[in-house]
Amino acid sequence: MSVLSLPVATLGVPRIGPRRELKSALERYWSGKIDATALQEAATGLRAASWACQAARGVSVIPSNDFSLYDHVLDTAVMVGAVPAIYGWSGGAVPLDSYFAMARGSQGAETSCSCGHDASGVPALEMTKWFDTNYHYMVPEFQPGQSFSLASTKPIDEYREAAALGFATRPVLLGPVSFLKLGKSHDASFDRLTLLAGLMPTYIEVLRRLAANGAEWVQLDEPCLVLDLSDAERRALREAYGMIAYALPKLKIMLTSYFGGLGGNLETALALPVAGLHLDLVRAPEQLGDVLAKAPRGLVLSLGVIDGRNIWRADLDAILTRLEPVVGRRGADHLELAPSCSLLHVPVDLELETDIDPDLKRWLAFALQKMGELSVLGKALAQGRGAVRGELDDAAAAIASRRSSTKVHDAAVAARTAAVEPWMSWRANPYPERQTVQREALKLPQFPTTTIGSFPQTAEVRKARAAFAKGELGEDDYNAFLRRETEAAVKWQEDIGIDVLVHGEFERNDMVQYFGEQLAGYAFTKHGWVQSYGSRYVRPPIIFGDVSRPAPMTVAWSSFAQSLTSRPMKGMLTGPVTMLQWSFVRDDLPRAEVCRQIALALRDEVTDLEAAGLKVIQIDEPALREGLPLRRAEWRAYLDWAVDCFRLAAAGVRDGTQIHTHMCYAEFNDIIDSIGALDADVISIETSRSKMELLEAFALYHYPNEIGPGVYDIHSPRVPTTAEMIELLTKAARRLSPDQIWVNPDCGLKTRRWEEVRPALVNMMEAARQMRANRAEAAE
Ligand SMILES: CN1c2c(nc(N)[nH]c2=O)NC[C@@H]1CNc1ccc(C(=O)N[C@@H](CCC(=O)N[C@@H](CCC(=O)N[C@@H](CCC(=O)O)C(=O)O)C(=O)O)C(=O)O)cc1
Ligand SMILES: N[C@@H](CCS)C(=O)O
Ligand SMILES: [Zn+2]
Repeated sequence: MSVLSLPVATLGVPRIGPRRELKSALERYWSGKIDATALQEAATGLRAASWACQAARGVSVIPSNDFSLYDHVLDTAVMVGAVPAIYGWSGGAVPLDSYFAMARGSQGAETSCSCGHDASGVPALEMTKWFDTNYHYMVPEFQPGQSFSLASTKPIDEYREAAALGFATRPVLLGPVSFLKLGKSHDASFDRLTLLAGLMPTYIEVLRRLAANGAEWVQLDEPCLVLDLSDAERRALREAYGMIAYALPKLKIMLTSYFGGLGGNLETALALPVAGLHLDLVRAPEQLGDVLAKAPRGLVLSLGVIDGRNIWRADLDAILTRLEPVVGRRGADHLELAPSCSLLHVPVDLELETDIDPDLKRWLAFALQKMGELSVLGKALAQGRGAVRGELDDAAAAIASRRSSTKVHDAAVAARTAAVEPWMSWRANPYPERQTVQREALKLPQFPTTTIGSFPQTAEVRKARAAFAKGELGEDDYNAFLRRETEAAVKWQEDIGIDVLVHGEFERNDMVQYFGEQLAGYAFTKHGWVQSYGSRYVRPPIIFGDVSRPAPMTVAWSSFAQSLTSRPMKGMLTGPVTMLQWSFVRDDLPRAEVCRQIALALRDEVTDLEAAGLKVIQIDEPALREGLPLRRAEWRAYLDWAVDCFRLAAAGVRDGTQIHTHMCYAEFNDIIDSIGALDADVISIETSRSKMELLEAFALYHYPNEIGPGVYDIHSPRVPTTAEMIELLTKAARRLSPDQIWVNPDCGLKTRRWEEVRPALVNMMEAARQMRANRAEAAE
């Protein structure tokens, strides 16, 4: 019997809804405007719409349990009852508010203890980056002897919910080995894999119930398969999947790897007793040959050929040319088509973009369009290209037009990057000489104080910007509003005595999008939201062509802010690596080359800020670490070009201009030499949650320049006390020279409210004053 299409899977789709419906439902629930039933109804509606939409777009292997109210790793922790004691769960189903307390913390009384959480409130679980994406997951906590039990039937409930609507889905679970590996334990020496044997019965119970309800296949995500795994980790994979196969011999497991190739883990993956294996053939196309040669005959291969991490329309003809021989060799009944990874990381629907340049729009594919591409490929591989001739011709014409478009290529940019010379990445003099000049120019006290850039993006600020975007507020009125906000922020900083001021970033929608909107070669969307964490989303700009800076981007706001004060004002820029990492990047040029173009555009901005009188300029690079390749062997090459691009952006200034950089969400131990090589005069980092542990790397490295270790955890609504901040600064002063230390929060304050920021920064100023007084006393 001839088939009409190869099976087409999505592996997972965006949860947020085409119009951010999940965000509004969550925020309304958190603010008490709707109850839990209404929140769950909104979620049910989103799931139903998503299943129907996938079916309509030709997806035949539809996932369930890919939806999450907040985060799928948190869902997994709750599913197996990995709920730390502070959340007060004592068995049974984990209540919704405990789930949200794990996600966001819960607000307690005003009084607080020195251990970092409110008297009756609880802190959130730690949050960290999901592999090399801009998605953040909640870090599960594990401890020796921990036991697990079924504490949420979400996967089964959602499977049944879909079935009731007529969709026979393939449920998705985060695999047990990746789950343990992604977690943390307070005792760093504890081997979390020792918990595997205790964890597996709960996983097996979930799988058993899914099977009992009719699931034929289950997708188990083991993204750890693309990392450098130890022998013990490979053994854990064998044990886990051996136990599943033994307990449920009839249940078919689709084991998914994504974000890279299996590399040295290929043999392990192929030896596991699973019915299917998903391969990321976008990041690692070269692995296909090896897999085809070694895979057992009956193994279903899921071919991840459509890019789940980027928004470019695929070259369908080229993919077919690669896949047709594979179908011939392996047979259509043992193949599936899929995106390289879940579609969680791309926006929902390109059709909502009505204002985007029509040429560019033709080159793009968001989640829904990618489903369409997979469906065309599925038909072409089953019935021949002729069955989808029109769609293939259209795709080919779009690819050809992108390749030859004058919008993409700018000879002046190419010439400028080609002319970059090594000396351009070097400041005129080494740091000790610059430090002398800067100290003379800035005359800052010991333990100088500053903040990271943004002040609260209040509802009023967002409303004004939305009204301006809709044309309901004129440009003059919008600018007058922003000037008033900036003036108030500058005046308040002066009042509380901050040494190096910021303008507050009120004019910015997002630290990347704001610059993307002003750079040539970049495009931006209206509805292209992607989940960053929980209910916080970003609209990554699209780098489609050679990048250049048609006009200064921040000089007007920074000079205006500087004109309001005699204290130094920090110019505030997003660095080249972060601009690259948090954008959708063109795939027709090496990333290093695109980054160099951005660095040159920023270099002009830096020197313009200097010429406009800004003596301190911060170039944020929070995504520098996130950009690290997942395999260690590739780190060096990345770090070399990433560091060089930062230096290229920064090094055009005179010795007396102080360059700051800022990084949050980062461990530094294994990249400290590269952090040092950035040669920023001052670096501010996130250290408050780790109680200054992250400073250890700087101390061991004898980091020579100045450092602002964060003393205020900006992810929490809690106001830190002066005493706590002094404790942190005292710890820092033991590890570093007190002359090196700046006093600042962990990160920008855009997500906080003024009611929290004001007292917190007043306390921070008092902490700095006391540190100075203690030093003066000690010197006497
Ligand atoms: C530092 N972080 C960032 C990351 N990535 C970025 N690209 N940017 C970052 O800052 N990655 C790591 C972390 C992740 N952290 C965050 C923190 C906060 C957010 C966040 O707050 N996102 C906002 C959206 C921000 C934005 O683009 N705002 C726009 C549009 C605002 C909006 O929705 N307007 C409404 C109307 C509002 C009204 O009428 O009141 C509308 O358009 O409908 C703006 O301010 O103009 C979020 O809401 O999720 C993200 C990542
Ligand atoms: N300057 C930015 C950095 C965030 S990582 C801010 O303050 O929001
Ligand atoms: Zn930050």
